[in-house]
Amino acid sequence: MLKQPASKYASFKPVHLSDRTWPDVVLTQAPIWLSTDLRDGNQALIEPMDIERKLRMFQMLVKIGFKEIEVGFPSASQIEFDFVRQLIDGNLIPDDVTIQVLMQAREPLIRRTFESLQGAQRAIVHLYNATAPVMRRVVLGMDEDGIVELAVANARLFRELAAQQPATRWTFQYSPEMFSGTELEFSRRVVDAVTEVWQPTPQHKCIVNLPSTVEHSTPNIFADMMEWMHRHLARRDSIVLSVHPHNDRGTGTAAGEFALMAGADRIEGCLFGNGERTGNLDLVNVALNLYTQGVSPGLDFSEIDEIRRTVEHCNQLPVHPRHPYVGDLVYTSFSGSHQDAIKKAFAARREGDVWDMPYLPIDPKDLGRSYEAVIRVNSQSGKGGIAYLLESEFGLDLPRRLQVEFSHAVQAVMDASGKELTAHDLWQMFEREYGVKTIAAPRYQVTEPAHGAASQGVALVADLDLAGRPLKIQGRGTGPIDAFIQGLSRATGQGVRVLDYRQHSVGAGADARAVAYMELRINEERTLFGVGMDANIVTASLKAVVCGMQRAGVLAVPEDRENAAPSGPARAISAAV
Ligand SMILES: CC(=O)SCCNC(=O)CCNC(=O)[C@H](O)C(C)(C)COP(=O)(O)OP(=O)(O)OC[C@H]1O[C@@H](n2cnc3c(N)ncnc32)[C@H](O)[C@@H]1OP(=O)(O)O
Ligand SMILES: CC(C)C(=O)C(=O)O
Ligand SMILES: [Mg+2]
Repeated sequence: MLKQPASKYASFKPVHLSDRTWPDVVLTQAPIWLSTDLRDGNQALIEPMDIERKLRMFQMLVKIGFKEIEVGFPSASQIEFDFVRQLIDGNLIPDDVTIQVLMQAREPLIRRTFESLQGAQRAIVHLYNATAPVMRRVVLGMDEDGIVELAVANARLFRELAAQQPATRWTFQYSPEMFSGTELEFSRRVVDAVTEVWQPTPQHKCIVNLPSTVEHSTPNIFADMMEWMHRHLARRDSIVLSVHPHNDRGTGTAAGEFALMAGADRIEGCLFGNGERTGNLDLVNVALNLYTQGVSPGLDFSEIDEIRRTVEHCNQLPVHPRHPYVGDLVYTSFSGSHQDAIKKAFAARREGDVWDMPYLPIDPKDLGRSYEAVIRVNSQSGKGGIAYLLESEFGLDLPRRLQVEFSHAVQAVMDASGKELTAHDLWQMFEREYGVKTIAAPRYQVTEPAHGAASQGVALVADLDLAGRPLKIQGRGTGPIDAFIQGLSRATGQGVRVLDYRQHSVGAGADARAVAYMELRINEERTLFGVGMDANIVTASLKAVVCGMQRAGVLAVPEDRENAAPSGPARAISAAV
């Protein structure tokens, strides 16, 4: 039993902003993206990245299309410092990419950071100090005035040190750390004090970054806070307003999206939501959410699995199989009704249609994923998924009633084993169930009616091989199939009527084969399907008739098929020729 929390935890306070506008905003363009994988992500790893890993991550971020990349905390360690030097000295920063580095509002750290950036063409230097009451009280031991003085003094130091390296184009960034837990009036006071020192202009803006260092509230409250700052900050036209959500309540993405609706121009986060504790905002999630609304994020995730592999290598942490857009299972449906809907929607979809697929918010192909994994079959699956796999992997377009029939056989196996079945497993079951490999092709001869005697139909003579037992049949009918059925009925004494007949080809060129599906009514008692496959369409159809009769138990079954049959009607067949 959970303890009662009322006396231990305080609820977050709503923002009084009755004229809020953000709920009506529709995002129609991508924000400025800042990846902090190499800083906030890196500082949260069990084993921080070495230089090789950092470089690999950096190059991948560039390839994805990030134009602003926080590459580290150069004053924290030699590796961090050396990495920045390597990027600059090795000329590894493309002309359209700006690196960013972070430091606390502490003079030695700031000096060391500027030192690390010597020779950079451009850099965003990112200053932070905590502003929330708990941090003021417990960590820094300062009142509000003290915090403002700390921020202002170090903002001045920024100007001074930047002026000493005039060849670099500097952008200053300030974060009131734990903005999410800070009184709004106080956040504004600190930020305004810092921008007053920096004197940004619309031509040369500074960045004000508002972090939910720890996610404290529902995302709507965070959005209100953001809109309040957006409206109240001084020098707003000279500020790039940035947001830096974390995910402690599991709503980092929502908070980030709402913050963009509430006025933020820029968003900081990590790929797949790596970062301190429950992670930073997941940039891929936000970018692809925009993509699915028809807005280009300006980031390229068309090979998302390769990106994931690199991220997993660098972070040495796995990405969850259900992670949005990238997890192994996110384009997979196990449940029958979902599979059925997806199968129908794929069939209905035409090239050029707007993407409107049930259970698939994005086309997996856009991310370099395939449809193969869209549907997987387990005990929660129905005919739709089974048919989808047989069609997509083996080219079989099963008639609907055959789908139902075969799904019962599959279900019986699944109930017994409880395991997932692959497309290959299903194909093997289908082969066994319908004797696709084992039913011998009848040898037959067709004689066309003599001229002027069309009403007699064609005559057919055929030899069947039923598990080593020969059966000769002779029949006459409107065509070879009809004649075969007449002859077989007579030879076996069994009534056979064709209710439905479909055929199509599988494969192409020399490998092309015909598949025939026959829905048969046997002795006016039982309705079932027979299936035949052969290079010749007539032979395939005759095999389908034999198959149906064998499955109904009114024709001998080859031994090996009887042994192999997993379940269903084929098991119960008794030889009856
Ligand atoms: C929310 C975030 O993600 S912020 C980014 C956090 N990232 C990191 O911390 C990773 C990199 N940092 C580090 O490796 C280390 O903190 C270092 C090397 C930079 C500094 O190490 P140390 O000097 O040993 O300081 P340490 O981090 O242990 O302690 C923090 C000190 O800085 C003070 N401090 C903490 N935050 C701030 C701040 N924003 N501004 C000014 N002072 C601060 C603390 O009060 C404490 O001071 P005290 O020693 O007088 O009590
Ligand atoms: C330093 C800041 C931006 C940070 O990472 C946070 O507050 O989460
Ligand atoms: Mg952070």
